[in-house]
Amino acid sequence: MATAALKLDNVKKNFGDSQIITGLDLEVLQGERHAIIGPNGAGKSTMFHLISGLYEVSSGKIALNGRNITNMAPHKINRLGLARSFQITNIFPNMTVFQNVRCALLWTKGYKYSIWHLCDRLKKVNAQAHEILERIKLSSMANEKAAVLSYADQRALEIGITIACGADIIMLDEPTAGMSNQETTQAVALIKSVTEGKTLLIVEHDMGVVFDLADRISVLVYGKIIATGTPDEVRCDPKVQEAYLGKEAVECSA
Ligand SMILES: Nc1ncnc2c1ncn2[C@@H]1O[C@H](COP(=O)(O)OP(=O)(O)OP(=O)(O)O)[C@@H](O)[C@H]1O
Repeated sequence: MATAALKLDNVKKNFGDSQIITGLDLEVLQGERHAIIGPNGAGKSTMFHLISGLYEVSSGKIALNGRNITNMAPHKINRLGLARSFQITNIFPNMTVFQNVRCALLWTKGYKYSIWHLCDRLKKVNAQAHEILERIKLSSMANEKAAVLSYADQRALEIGITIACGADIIMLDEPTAGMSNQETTQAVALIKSVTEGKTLLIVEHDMGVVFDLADRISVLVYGKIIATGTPDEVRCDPKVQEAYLGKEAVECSA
């Protein structure tokens, strides 16, 4: 069997006396789109922070493509091929859309901020930045300040920044939160296209998005995965209906 892209073994996280992640086991397969769902406060963002190295685990083990990354620094994990977005939009509002993407590319390539004045000479990087802007459909806004973009476009830019490093594993935290139905549809299409051939781990509350995007879903409740399966399996799981989805809201053939 192929090595999992991500594997969490009995991961726990305490904040003081409170245990928030209570024993997390999760396997994200190579090339799958895997969604994490669960009630507010279940620990979804905390789990993202643990995987990406922002928080240290209290105990347990996290492996990326079979390599132990437990408590490794975030930039090292990023260089090993994992990139993530945050629940709150993370862009530089006073830089242009193009500069935001180029900055992410330069960081990835290990350039120092002090050489920004030389950036215009870096033709290859500029070309790559334009390529990413095309993929996220923001080419026409390249020279606008990121602050003037609509909220949905800012989130698209953030996805562009996330994929700029060429990571194989992309983690997106609530990428469609606060969007209209139409914006959500566009965001889902964008996520599908930019994660083609990659592994996606996504936290999302919008069940339409989850069931449209995910190959498999894991349900996180009180810091533990209570079920993992295909969208149909998860939808029809009585434990999941009880803890999260609600019986009335779910149509099940099983
Ligand atoms: N740095 C921290 N210090 C103390 N408690 C924290 C910290 N970060 C998160 N928590 C607590 O951990 C719990 C889980 O929070 P988390 O944000 O991971 O949940 P979530 O499932 O992502 O919720 P939501 O769906 O609302 O975003 C919450 O009770 C939160 O208050």
